[in-house]
Amino acid sequence: MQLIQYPAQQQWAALQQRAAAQQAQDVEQRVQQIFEAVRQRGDAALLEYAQRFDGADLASGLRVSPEELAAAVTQVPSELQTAIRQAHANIWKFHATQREEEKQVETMPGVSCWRRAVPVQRVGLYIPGGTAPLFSTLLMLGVPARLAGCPEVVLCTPPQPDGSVNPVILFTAHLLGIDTIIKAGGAQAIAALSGGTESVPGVDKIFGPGNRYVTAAKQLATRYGVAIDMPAGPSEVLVIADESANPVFVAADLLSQAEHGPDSQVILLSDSLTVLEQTQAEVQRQLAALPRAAVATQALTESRAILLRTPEEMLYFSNQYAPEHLILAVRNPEELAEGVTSAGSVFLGHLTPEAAGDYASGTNHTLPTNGYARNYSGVSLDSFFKKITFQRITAEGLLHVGPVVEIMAEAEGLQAHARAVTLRLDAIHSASSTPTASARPAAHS
Ligand SMILES: NC(=O)c1ccc[n+]([C@@H]2O[C@H](COP(=O)([O-])OP(=O)(O)OC[C@H]3O[C@@H](n4cnc5c(N)ncnc54)[C@H](O)[C@@H]3O)[C@@H](O)[C@H]2O)c1
Ligand SMILES: N[C@H](CO)Cc1c[nH]c[nH+]1
Ligand SMILES: [Zn+2]
Repeated sequence: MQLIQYPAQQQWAALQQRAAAQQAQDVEQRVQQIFEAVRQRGDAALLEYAQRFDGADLASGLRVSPEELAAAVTQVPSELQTAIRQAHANIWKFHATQREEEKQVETMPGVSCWRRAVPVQRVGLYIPGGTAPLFSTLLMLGVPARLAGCPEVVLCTPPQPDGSVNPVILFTAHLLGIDTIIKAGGAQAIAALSGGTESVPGVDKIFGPGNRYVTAAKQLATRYGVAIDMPAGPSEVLVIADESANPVFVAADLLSQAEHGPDSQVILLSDSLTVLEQTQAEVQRQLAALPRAAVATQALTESRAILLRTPEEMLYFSNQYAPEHLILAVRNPEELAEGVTSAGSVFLGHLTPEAAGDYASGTNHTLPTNGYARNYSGVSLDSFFKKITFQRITAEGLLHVGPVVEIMAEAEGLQAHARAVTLRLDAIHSASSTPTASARPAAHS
């Protein structure tokens, strides 16, 4: 982790670069090839990629069978089952508050408009499994999908080398009532979800984080008419620490994201050189004891500890970087939080580890990375809905809004639009001036 002291503003853009950006073109080409293969050869291509990238022989098929699901559920220790149920409850509680009531408004007398949230009908959930089986991600996607009432939910996750799916992922799927589970990972899983294959149903929207192949594939999927939640790639955290921060806690938070993958990135900003130096030393000390030390060490090569002058300067840097996670390890975090304009999720104070949000506090951990927090939100209940607008206009309403439409349509040179109103207004006027008006219901609402 490089230490940089008081960098000039012209240097900031370079310091805010993500490591993953450098290999983007190579990844895109590879993903394009995988997409073409899956779209042309369906299951056969998925089986080949499972062999090549996951070392798995899926001769018994791409789908998890009911027997496999039932057997896996019994393999999860009861302590872990209890923890998953508690996390499920907290995530459910937080996401349930995001439900919106349908509101109807009369914009003019007789002109009623309303909006209804309708669940996306077929959703695909990608659960990473390359180096760690992220069953917590299944909670983050499955809970809002269930709360929204999406009728069809398809889960894709990479197979283990023995051709099975991690039992904890299967237990979590069972808890959520998801039974369409496909043994496919990486770009090939996203390609399959975007067009369907013999074994994989195509979906309308794909959710979930993943490595750079998965993220690039999701972006490619949008060209095939499939929506995505957002680009949620390699994990990141930015910590703003003042002299009140505990270097031991800060180091642990940095490592908790560095251990996700070699292309994860962690940034530490402080106005205290002592905090930076002590945290760096602590990172090295804690790193030595981590089973994923090699992964974290690689992530740390593209990570930075930066000395800046003031809290305002640190906040400005952070908003420009737009981190996936932002930790405010400062004396008055609420005050600083007011100024946050770009971040996926924010963690306030010395006792709020980012890991709490990763697993169990209730917020969603599927968040925009790579600077996309500037323009995307993380996954929420809303992500699983489409908002459809409705309206109904009465005769009174058309008398009010009709002339507005006519004049605007004419000004745009769109006579047919104007006529759609004028013909009805004529009917209303002639109905109201004819004694037999009741014989012509079409003229009324
Ligand atoms: N942003 C978020 O919200 C969020 C949440 C959780 C995890 N993550 C990130 O998800 C990622 C998980 O990555 P992972 O690798 O462990 O699992 P993954 O499931 O995303 O990827 C594994 C798959 O990648 C494919 N792959 C691997 N090497 C390849 C190659 N050379 N060419 C083509 N395809 C290849 C394989 O098909 C494999 O099945 C991490 O980067 C982590 O930081 C992000
Ligand atoms: N930190 C990840 C999101 O970037 C989510 C996660 C899952 N498990 C542990 N962490
Ligand atoms: Zn994490």
